[in-house]
Amino acid sequence: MSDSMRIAITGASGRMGQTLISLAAADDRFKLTGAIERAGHDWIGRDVGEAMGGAASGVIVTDDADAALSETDAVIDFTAPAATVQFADAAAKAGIVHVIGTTGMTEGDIGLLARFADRATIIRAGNMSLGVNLLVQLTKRVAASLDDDYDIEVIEAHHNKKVDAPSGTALMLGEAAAEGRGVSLKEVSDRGRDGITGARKRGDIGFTAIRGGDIIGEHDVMFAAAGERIILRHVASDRSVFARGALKAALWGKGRSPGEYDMLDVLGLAESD
Ligand SMILES: NC(=O)C1=CN([C@@H]2O[C@H](COP(=O)(O)OP(=O)(O)OC[C@H]3O[C@@H](n4cnc5c(N)ncnc54)[C@H](OP(=O)(O)O)[C@@H]3O)[C@@H](O)[C@H]2O)C=CC1
Ligand SMILES: O=C(O)C1=N[C@H](C(=O)O)C[C@H](O)C1
Repeated sequence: MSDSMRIAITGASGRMGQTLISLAAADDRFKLTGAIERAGHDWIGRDVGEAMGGAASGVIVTDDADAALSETDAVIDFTAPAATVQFADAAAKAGIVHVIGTTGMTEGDIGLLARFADRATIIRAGNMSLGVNLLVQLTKRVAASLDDDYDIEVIEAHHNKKVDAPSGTALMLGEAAAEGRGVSLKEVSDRGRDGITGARKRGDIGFTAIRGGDIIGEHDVMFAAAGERIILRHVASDRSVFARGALKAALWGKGRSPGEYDMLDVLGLAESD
């Protein structure tokens, strides 16, 4: 279709990269125009469809992000923090939509992204699924309704290849809980308990990370008090929930002013909506 949105995918060979390419190829609202991998990757120079074990797509995998992004409307980026900052620079030069799913970004990385938001439409979230973004809102609401008698714990489980912890989603949920309580997560976050830790500090928000097998992504927010527990849970059983959210974000971003947005904006769940 002539009015389909041109998209490029970074980290094309990755778990999310391949999921995105498969979904976009089957959706005529999109035209895949770029597949980007790191320099030296053995997919460089190959047709991305064939590299994935399927039919030729006509898109050759490249490590030249500047060239690939100059011929596209949006780039969808699920890679690694340092790579994402570089792609943000390229997206700003091209003045396009940059959908960022990469997690594990430091405050410094996020600060760098802000520098590109005057020229690129940046949509970033630690989880692009509708379910998790609803859970974020629910978490905030429950946290606002309960006092410190309810200890808040965020428990997440992921596959054994995941490199960052807590997950981006767990941090979103922790932020939502802190916001609901009217506190700063930085001041109450309790991570990595080990040894004689002492009793739990009232008001802390704790994080636990499980890593194993092929778990796609599971998150619980537990509110534990004397005599009862409330547990809000999301289970992803297919990566397509993240990829569909990212594709939706790309469409939402088309024609929108440069700036920084998140999935709550895309889904119309932001507080001001
Ligand atoms: N926001 C969300 O909804 C979701 C976020 N994620 C996040 O997305 C990220 C990727 O996850 P996943 O797909 O599972 O990870 P993978 O390791 O499977 O894929 C990452 C891909 O990025 C590539 N890459 C790394 N650096 C560069 C670079 N400089 N240039 C081009 N490509 C690069 C990797 O190549 P190589 O193998 O050569 O290193 C790899 O192909 C993680 O941060 C994860 O937490 C995942 C799912 C959902
Ligand atoms: O690395 C993953 O796989 C996932 N990462 C995201 C996160 O860090 O929260 C989202 C999802 O849970 C899968």
